[in-house]
Amino acid sequence: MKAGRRIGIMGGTFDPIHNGHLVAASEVADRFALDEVVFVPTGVPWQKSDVTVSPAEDRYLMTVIATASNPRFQVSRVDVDREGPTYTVDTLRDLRRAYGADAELFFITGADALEKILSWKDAAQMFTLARFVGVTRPGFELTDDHLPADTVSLVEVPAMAISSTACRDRVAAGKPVWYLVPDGVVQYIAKRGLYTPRD
Ligand SMILES: Nc1ncnc2c1ncn2[C@@H]1O[C@H](COP(=O)(O)OP(=O)(O)OP(=O)(O)O)[C@@H](O)[C@H]1O
Ligand SMILES: O=C(O)c1ccc[n+]([C@@H]2O[C@H](COP(=O)([O-])O)[C@@H](O)[C@H]2O)c1
Repeated sequence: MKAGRRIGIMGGTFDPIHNGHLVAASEVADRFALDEVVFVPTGVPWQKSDVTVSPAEDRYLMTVIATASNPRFQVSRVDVDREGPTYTVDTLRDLRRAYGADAELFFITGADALEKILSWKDAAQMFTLARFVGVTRPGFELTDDHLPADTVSLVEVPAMAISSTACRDRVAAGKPVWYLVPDGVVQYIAKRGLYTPRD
């Protein structure tokens, strides 16, 4: 693996990955002159234990399909392959090992995730392992008032009023998700029958 590079990390459940995730990653990559952005699908997203989450392999494959056309976008299996609940503190340790001590890591979160970040496991330690970048998301206020000074950088990204929940609901209702998610992801959802209620 390469060392000394500027690496963005876009963690998410990606059930499914949508254009809001991709635009956020692209914008932060441009803003911070990142060499690459690694998308990291969660294994077991413990703060989503109240919702049914698709199998990790489906979410991983959709992420691969969605990012395949961008040479600077990569996908990591570190969270999918780790046993137990997914904690970002573990993600960052694993990626630090993979990219080397010289790499600069930038963990990207939307405004909604940033709101709850102090509830994440070992949050104080986590902040020492990477720089954090909070991005705007329609419907949420982007603020770092609840965080220690200089913990995160806040970045405005093009507003994409898309959520995975809305994509799942649209598929379940027989509505299209073309142009909300990449074309290959539309086709993967249909091929695997994801989000379609079964009798
Ligand atoms: N439209 C968006 N604009 C900016 N950031 C986003 C957007 N959608 C998701 N994100 C961010 O991407 C990361 C991963 O999000 P996640 O995979 O949970 O998608 P989601 O759309 O929030 O899913 P769900 O609706 O299932 O909760 C989080 O940091 C989240 O804040
Ligand atoms: O570390 C934690 O405790 C933690 C708690 C909730 C979410 N996260 C991370 O935040 C990212 C977005 O998660 P989610 O659940 O909004 O899809 C993803 O990388 C998760 O692993 C991390």
